[in-house]
Amino acid sequence: MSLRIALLGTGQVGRALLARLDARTDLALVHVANTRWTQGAFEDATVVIDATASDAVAARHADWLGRGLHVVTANKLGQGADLARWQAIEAACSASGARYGDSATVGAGLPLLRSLRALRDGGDAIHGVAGVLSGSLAWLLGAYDGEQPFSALVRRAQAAGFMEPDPRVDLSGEDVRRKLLILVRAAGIALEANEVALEGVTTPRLLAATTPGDIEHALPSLDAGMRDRFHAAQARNTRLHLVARWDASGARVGLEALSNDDPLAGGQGTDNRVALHSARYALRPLVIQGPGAGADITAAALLDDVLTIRNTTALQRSASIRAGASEKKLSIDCGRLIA
Ligand SMILES: NC(=O)C1=CN([C@@H]2O[C@H](COP(=O)(O)OP(=O)(O)OC[C@H]3O[C@@H](n4cnc5c(N)ncnc54)[C@H](OP(=O)(O)O)[C@@H]3O)[C@@H](O)[C@H]2O)C=CC1
Ligand SMILES: N[C@@H](CC=O)C(=O)O
Repeated sequence: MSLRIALLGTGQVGRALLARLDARTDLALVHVANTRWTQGAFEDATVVIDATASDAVAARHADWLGRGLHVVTANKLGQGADLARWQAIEAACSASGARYGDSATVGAGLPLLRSLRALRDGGDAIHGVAGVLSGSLAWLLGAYDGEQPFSALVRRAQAAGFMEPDPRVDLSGEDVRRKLLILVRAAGIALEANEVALEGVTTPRLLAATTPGDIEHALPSLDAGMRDRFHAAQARNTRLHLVARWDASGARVGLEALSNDDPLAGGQGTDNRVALHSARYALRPLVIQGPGAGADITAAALLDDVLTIRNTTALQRSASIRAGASEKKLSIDCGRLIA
């Protein structure tokens, strides 16, 4: 049976997903909405795709899952906000059997959450996560040379589709805090959002801005401070990186001056680079690196999750039909095994 999709959000990611869905005849799009218009009937959907950055939409994830709707999301505010919301999502999936596709929320689909969960499923214990988790900040700090205004680069990153609808979510490190929370919680740790110390790239003027126009005008207030920090790092033969860390000593997100041979400094462009420390990878961490922002790779990750849900639910259906048909034989086999 083909999944019936409701897509919320037709911005950079939503549009890239629509282009991919256009090419597929095996998936039915039954509802599309943004803040300005709605098409089709949400009630007809069997899977909701959240391509918004809306807290109000993320607050509905657990409810939809509880009603048996699958949810696939690029929006990090489901699992990367309050602990209670993450717990409600977990509980709703267990109760209803509905699936939550979150590959796009960290690393824009890089196999990060998947690898971490595979380690846990195999009995490994995750001890630490460290990495560059912001595609936009990786790009900005990699391209910045201390000469051109940092704010001009921010505008280029916005135009390229790397940044959040409100660029302060990236610049402040909040986007990375959400990703770190998603990773650490997937590792089985009930980390509260306020347990992550945060130090990003902001100014009081930028933080005080209330409209998109004010934010745009306040961006140059970043320039002098960033120039000073860049040159201070350069004088020590290092470069600035926005780094997230969680380990036994706590969780933090902040600008760090790393030398070029630092294991976390190896990426290019929008690359995310994440080291997973575990019982199995105690001596040297498992490192995963690759592009971590961009509308098209994010849309690809959303589609991957939809197809995984379709394939696994189809498999479960056919397994339960087979189990029903051969119930007697299975119980005899089990009896033999136990004996
Ligand atoms: N860009 C990237 O590289 C990545 C983005 N993401 C995540 O993807 C999500 C979308 O990002 P992006 O496409 O760049 O953002 P955009 O701002 O381009 O698009 C957001 C869309 O959401 C819509 N929207 C907002 N609130 C609602 C609502 N309540 N109901 C329905 N639609 C709503 C907006 O409507 P309207 O058009 O009317 O304003 C808009 O179409 C974000 O959560 C982001 O964190 C994740 C990984 C990578
Ligand atoms: N704004 C985000 C996009 C992906 O999540 C980033 O810069 O990494």
